[in-house]
Amino acid sequence: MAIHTALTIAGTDPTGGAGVQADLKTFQEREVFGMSVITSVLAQNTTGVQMINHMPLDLIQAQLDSVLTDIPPSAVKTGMIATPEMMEALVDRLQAIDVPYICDPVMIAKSGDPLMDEHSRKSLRETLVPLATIVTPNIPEASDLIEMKIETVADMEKAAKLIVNELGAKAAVIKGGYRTDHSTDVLFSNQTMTHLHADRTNTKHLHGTGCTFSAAITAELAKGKSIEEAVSIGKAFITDAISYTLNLGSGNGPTNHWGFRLKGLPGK
Ligand SMILES: Nc1ncnc2c1ncn2[C@@H]1O[C@H](COP(=O)(O)OP(=O)(O)O)[C@@H](O)[C@H]1O
Ligand SMILES: Cc1ncc(COP(=O)(O)O)c(N)n1
Repeated sequence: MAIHTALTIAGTDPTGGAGVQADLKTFQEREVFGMSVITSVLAQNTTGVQMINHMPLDLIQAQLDSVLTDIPPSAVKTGMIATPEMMEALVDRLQAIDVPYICDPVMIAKSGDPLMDEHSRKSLRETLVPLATIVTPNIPEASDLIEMKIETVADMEKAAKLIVNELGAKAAVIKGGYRTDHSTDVLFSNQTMTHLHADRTNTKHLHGTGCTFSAAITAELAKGKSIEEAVSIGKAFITDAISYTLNLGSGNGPTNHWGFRLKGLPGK
């Protein structure tokens, strides 16, 4: 049996709903061997972010080298990369590995706490986004990347196109989680626009949805799936993770990473 491996480079969430912890759980659920490089350690929970400590650049690079020189990943994703220096420290290594790379441009947590400072946003456009096989911004992140207001699905389509044609990513998914009317995501890949529809779950438990979605896509790309197939499986995975809510925490709780396994069972 072929063993597929996936690497996440991201920040942490001790409550397990977002960041590296959500990515590793998702890789495991998709039967891909998960590995992680930690960029920042956060004290956060379902109510917000309490403290952030960035790892030294040489430690980030050393973690990455430990992985790359021993167990090559079949796909890589980045999440919270908080400073321009961290982005620059990753560029050479990401350029050198010839596997799919998913860039989730994490800027602000659902709680509203900033996970990246203002001047990092420009660096993200110039360093990581052009290297990406798929960029997966939510609506505010996409607005920031291409400096345009996004209100309608047509705006989401325009943004996805610009991220590919102007910023140089191979494909882009604009996630619709910030909308209140529906949860349609827009994928632009191979010069083709696809809409990914899903029922909207009325819940406040949406902590780590973006991390989980992009990790599921990464896992499928690690198995050799096409961009279109991987995004479609990722969308089904996150939809179930949201709808089979766990109701954990006193604030905005995590998703259910084993939700897709419950499909067809009583309770849905
Ligand atoms: N209430 C919801 N019901 C169903 N799907 C949702 C809901 N909220 C977000 N999603 C989906 O979750 C995924 C992550 O989107 P989003 O929450 O916008 O990302 P982020 O965590 O980066 O802000 C997308 O596929 C989005 O459509
Ligand atoms: C380390 C880390 N990375 C990413 C997010 C964003 O998660 P979300 O916006 O989906 O709550 C987070 N809260 N923490």
